[in-house]
Amino acid sequence: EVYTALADMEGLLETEGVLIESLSTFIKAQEDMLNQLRRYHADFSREHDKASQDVQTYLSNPINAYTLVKHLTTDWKDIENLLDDSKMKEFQLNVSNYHTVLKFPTDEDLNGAAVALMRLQDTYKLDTSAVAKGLINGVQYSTGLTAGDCFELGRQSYNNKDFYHTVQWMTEALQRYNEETNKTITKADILEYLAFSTYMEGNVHSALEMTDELLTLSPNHNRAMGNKVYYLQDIATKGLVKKKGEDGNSDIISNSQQLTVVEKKLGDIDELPERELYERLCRGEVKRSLAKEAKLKCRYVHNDNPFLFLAPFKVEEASLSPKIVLFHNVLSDPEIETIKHLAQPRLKRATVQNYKTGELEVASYRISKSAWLREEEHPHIATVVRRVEDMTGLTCDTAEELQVVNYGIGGHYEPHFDFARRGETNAFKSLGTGNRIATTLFYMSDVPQGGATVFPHLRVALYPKKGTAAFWYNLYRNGEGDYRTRHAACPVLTGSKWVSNKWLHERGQELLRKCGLDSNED
Ligand SMILES: O=C(O)CCC(=O)C(=O)O
Ligand SMILES: [Fe+2]
Repeated sequence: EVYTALADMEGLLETEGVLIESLSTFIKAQEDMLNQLRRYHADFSREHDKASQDVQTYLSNPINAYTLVKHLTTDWKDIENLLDDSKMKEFQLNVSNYHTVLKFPTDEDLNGAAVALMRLQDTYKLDTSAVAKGLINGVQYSTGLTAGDCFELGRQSYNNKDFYHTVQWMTEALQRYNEETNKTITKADILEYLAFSTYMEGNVHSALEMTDELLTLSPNHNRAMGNKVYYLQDIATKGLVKKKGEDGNSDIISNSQQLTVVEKKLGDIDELPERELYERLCRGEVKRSLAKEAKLKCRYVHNDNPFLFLAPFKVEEASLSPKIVLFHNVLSDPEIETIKHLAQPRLKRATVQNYKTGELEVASYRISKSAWLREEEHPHIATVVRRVEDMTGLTCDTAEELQVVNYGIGGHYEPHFDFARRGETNAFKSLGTGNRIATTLFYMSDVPQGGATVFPHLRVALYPKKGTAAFWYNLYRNGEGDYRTRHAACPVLTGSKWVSNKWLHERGQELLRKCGLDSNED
């Protein structure tokens, strides 16, 4: 699939370019043909009208007689030739060839891209109408969507049984339909989906109204007729329930309603479930207390490496316990370019390890593409790996290769641990290098909106900054996993997010961690 990495979407623009070119050549040819037909038509009608006024006189003129014969012989043959569909055939052939020579997204891509948009809407609380206008958090990014585009988003949600978003997008489609001069979808199509999803969301009365409207537009609509009977029955049974004092309108609570109920009950941020904290952090809504903030330092660090006296690292603390530090300006632009360049052709959908089986598999909670780079592949990679050692005071001898990741729009990685937990069937065992003791995460691009790395239980959000690296230990000194390090990559709202990770392992660090960056008990 292509939607999972922005880098892979570039090929689609090339495809679209070729299609536009070929379509315009075809349209031009068809227009030329139509213009010629119009000329013949005008010619024929003019003469024909003249003739009809006085057939005898008209035909007694030798020029007219000749014209008539000519119209019905060579001219008509010309017209027949014009209708020859070789142009159409050629175009059809080209179009079907495109599927073999050009890169096309699949239905899975369309669904993935639609789901990504819904994820962004939910995580960042984006207003449907604003998104449809091309506005994201107040920034005008695109020209906006047609009624047909909104309808398709609704249809994708419908296929995923996500009736909450179906209602939102079909409502938007209806609004746009009403304003559109050149209709891009029919009202009946919209109403059909909207009515049923509205019913599924618990509002049978509105569903019935919409179905009635649909039946006035399309009286023989089979499904609408069937649904109407069903809705009426539903209302009749609910009428009985209502008498017992229940509200017949809200038998099914929608996602959004459920959320507001939860929010009202909780109030205090410390009581919020992880999901809620994660999303709030992604939106930048969670602020740390000033007291906590004041303890965080930013300084230049030399460790005890003589090289670093000449070029110390600029280190910022993002959390004290467990310690999370940011190293600023540790990757140069040329190094980043090399890494991206080597990784790009090898990007593959990122996998996760099945907790039980240990198998690697794709999952909707991790959507990105990644590739692994070895030190030997380029001097820049080797330099970067040596730098990780300089930054951390640890050895990379037992580390995993450099993982390079590119996220597409809406790409994310939901809360997870980088280390393997006890009882987990994991691939690290076969490496014989122990667990992932620490993570170094390099940001290789700025991300205009979204894409933060967040630690829900620490209330910490790290915003990608090109050239910066984040570092933390996943394990306590005794080798136990530190559950506070649970973290996530927020969905990318706009821009292309590139990161790379160097995961360091336990073996070989026995003498090094003590004199590493981290001198407290963590
Ligand atoms: O991309 C990010 O911000 C975090 C990625 C991450 O946590 C991982 O790849 O394990
Ligand atoms: Fe991670």
